[in-house]
Amino acid sequence: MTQEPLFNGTSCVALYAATGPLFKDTVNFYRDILGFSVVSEDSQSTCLAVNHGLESSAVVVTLDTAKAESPSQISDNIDNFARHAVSRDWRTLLGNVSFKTNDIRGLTDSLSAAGCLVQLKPDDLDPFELYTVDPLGTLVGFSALQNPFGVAKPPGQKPVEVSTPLGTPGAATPARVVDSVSRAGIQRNIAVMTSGGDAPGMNANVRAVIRTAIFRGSRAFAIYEGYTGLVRGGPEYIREMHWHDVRGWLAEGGTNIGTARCKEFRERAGRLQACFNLISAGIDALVVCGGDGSLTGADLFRAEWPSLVEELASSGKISADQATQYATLNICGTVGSIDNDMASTDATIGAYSSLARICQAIDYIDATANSHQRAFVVEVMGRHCGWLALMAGIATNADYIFIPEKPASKKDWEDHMCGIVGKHRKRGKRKTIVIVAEGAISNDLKPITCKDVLKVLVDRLGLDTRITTLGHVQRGGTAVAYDRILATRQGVAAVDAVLAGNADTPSPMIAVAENKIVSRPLVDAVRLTKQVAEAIENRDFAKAISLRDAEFNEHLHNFMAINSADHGEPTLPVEKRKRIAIVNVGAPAGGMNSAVHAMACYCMSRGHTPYAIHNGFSGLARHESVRSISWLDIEGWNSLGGSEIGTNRCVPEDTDIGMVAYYLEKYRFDGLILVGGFEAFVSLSQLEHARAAYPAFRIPMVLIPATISNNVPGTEYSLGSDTCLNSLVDYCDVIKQSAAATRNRVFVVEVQGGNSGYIASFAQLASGATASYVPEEGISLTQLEHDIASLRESFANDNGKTKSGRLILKSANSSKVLTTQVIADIINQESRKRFDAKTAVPGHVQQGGLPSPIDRTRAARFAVRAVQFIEDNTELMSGIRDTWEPVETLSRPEVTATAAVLGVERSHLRFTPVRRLYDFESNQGKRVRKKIFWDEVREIGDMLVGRSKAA
Ligand SMILES: Nc1ncnc2c1ncn2[C@@H]1O[C@H](COP(=O)(O)OP(=O)(O)OP(=O)(O)O)[C@@H](O)[C@H]1O
Ligand SMILES: O=P(O)(O)OC[C@H]1O[C@](O)(CO)[C@@H](O)[C@@H]1O
Ligand SMILES: [Mg+2]
Repeated sequence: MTQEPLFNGTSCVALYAATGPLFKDTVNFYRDILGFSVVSEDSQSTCLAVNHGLESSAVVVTLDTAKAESPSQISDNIDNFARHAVSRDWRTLLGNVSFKTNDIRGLTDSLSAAGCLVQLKPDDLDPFELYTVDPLGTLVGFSALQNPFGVAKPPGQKPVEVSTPLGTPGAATPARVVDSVSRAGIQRNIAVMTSGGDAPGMNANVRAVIRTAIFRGSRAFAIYEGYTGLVRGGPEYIREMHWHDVRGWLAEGGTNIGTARCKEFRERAGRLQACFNLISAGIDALVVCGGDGSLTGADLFRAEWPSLVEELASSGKISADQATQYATLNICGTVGSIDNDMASTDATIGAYSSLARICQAIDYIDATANSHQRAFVVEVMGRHCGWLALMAGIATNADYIFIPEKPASKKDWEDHMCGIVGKHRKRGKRKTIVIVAEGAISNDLKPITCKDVLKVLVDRLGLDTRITTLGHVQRGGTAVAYDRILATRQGVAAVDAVLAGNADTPSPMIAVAENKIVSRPLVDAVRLTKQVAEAIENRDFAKAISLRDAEFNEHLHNFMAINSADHGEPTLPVEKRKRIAIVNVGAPAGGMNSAVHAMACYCMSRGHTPYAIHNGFSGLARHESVRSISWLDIEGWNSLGGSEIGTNRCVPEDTDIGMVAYYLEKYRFDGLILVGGFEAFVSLSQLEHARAAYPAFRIPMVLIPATISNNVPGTEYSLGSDTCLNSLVDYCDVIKQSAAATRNRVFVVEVQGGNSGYIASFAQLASGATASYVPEEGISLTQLEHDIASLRESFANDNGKTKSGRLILKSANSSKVLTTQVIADIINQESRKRFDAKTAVPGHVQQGGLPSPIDRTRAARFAVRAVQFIEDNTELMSGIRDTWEPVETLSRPEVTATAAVLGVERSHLRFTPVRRLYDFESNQGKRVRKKIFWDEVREIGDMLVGRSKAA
């Protein structure tokens, strides 16, 4: 495959030949007679080009002659290349036809007179264009455009310099991408594959790898059918991918390039063949998206690569040059598996989507279980890993879970389960949910099956019990927003990692730590993962659990505490037990109830008394709305949307801060947990300031951020923002479908989020929207013009042929003048009837219905941490409560630190003093955090749709 850059000037002529009976003759004619050079070729196509040095250029398409007769084929090709045609003197080629460069109108008559089939495509949008078929059956296009690849360029911008093979980005590639490709030059041939069990989000990962590779100037390939495709090789399994090939993939479940469990790859012979196939296809970098098995295979392949190359060279299967050129394999893992069983990453692509499916099913089962007072034993996937079972247990407040990492003897688990389930029933719970991980075992390594569990529940507790095996439903469906975002960010990072890698760099695995995409050595991740399996095999369960990441252990500890709350003797001695209040402040957000539930249960397990302050600070000041919380009253709250204890935007100073102090004093609260958004943040700051005047506030106080806007200083994640993203992305999928069906439509979707562009930016990434407008950037007319030009370009490229719909996301506060309706009106006017624009306003639907599993489980984690924060700080505060010296005390950092925001910052969960955040890190006028952490996400979102930014 020849790949030298040919086009250094602004003009070129290219020929793209489809397969067909006269394929070879046509290629030869252009090459030998007309002096074209072959830019790239494979078994299906050849791309040729010539730099003719004129001011204008042309693209020539040879047709499959068998199909050239067919008008629809011709018209398809015209559509495909409508924007890639320019003029030159074709006299030689077209026999008697004579015309001058750029004299296209004159050309029409001459061509018709010469008996050529001519099709004109002039319209308001496009410059004059003309298509004809040459004597060889070749479709030739002409246009007055100086450069056909840069049609969306604003006036004055330099024309695109095509310096890479024209076939690389593919037809219908946004101008910005072609531009970027030309600047980068050819880098690598990067292939991506999916392997092991499919996982929602794999398509998003493949899309991101392919588009990023192209954007960075590399050629992108997909290996179809996992390692099976690698072992079989050839054009059927190793295919070049173009920009438009992955259009619409974000919203599709499974993996469109196929996956497999491949025995041959486990053997060296299979890997030798795979090595040969990759070298033959010219692939020099490989991104593998798969689970622990797939990445173990990838690591082995990488380690063996030099010896495989040597064997191929010595047996003469590859040349010495090839052996040198492909001496190392640049490989990168992106972890895709619903099991979340890979060490070194918090989450694997697909795990949270699967969890969402499981929780939805258990939420449904809850209703029927409750109606009949039944017990349900639910089997969930997870071959050797209990993550799904554990997280589902927390999110659905299951009564008991079985996971492979924490086995007990048969007698112990039976007694323990019956103890907990029996107590729950005695306290009035009408239903029982027991979750069994597929890989659950007892400590003699014997599987624990649903039937075993059912038998115990029936025999010992007399419960009417049913089994539900969720099966592959857990792997199906589209990816939740989190997985689309994770997969996309990992795909981009993977390409960047392979481009940056060299023979000496260890192969990376792209992972996530809290909120941060990180690169970790693949070899270490594989080693650690193996150690877990070995520890379980050796019945060293303590080691197995210690090898799971810290978050897994934290969740497990929390589940056990929450689930057996108020059961026996609490864990803390009497003198350490506290009275802790919780209050919701601000607009409702998914996870608020889950936080109240977890906080109350955890308090009970420790021996504290939890109280709820109903209806926010105004409820407290006006109605003394303090209620203690009883275990049965809050049963099921973990999975409810909205706020059961009521929430509003009143801050203490706006209601009556003196009364707030009075009631906190009256109930002798030792600590206060606020759950809410920016108003809760302001409230906490006011209470902290008022400590000088009111001793009631000299207690530890902590904020669990909860707002769909995700605008609270001190955290990159607020409860509710995930639920919101999911409802918005679901909404966008539906709207996009409608837009796609009508072909020529764009929807302008109005997004909430106050003055924070978080939701719009992440929703753009997760939905593949053409653009998003956010308050931080505003909307400039130039940018709007740019975006409309891109829409024109993409609708013109599509010509109604592709089914993808188009969306523009607009934060409600991004512009006062350019409202959602005004933007749609402008687009309608500027589209010149080529497409139309409509508005869509999801409004408060964005607060979501039921909280997402991420919001539920993180709420539980935050709630437990918040109670621990109160525990850790009460002693200090009670010690200085009555000896408070305003100036001296307030300057002590350990005191200031007792009023804090609990948040995720990059890869850490941390408490940050509210004073610092309020004084230095918040914009109070706009009610947002000062530091924006999603710039990179905006860049990726734009890059992957080829959006260019106005200078
Ligand atoms: N030790 C190994 N050596 C070589 N190849 C392996 C190895 N382990 C797994 N593979 C390859 O990876 C493929 C997928 O592995 P596996 O079936 O374990 O799924 P996975 O990647 O762990 O994903 P999931 O668990 O989510 O289904 C295997 O079919 C095999 O081709
Ligand atoms: O679809 P298959 O090949 O039966 O595999 C099922 C296995 O795949 C997974 O879904 C993902 O590894 C496991 O949880 C499950 O044990
Ligand atoms: Mg696996």
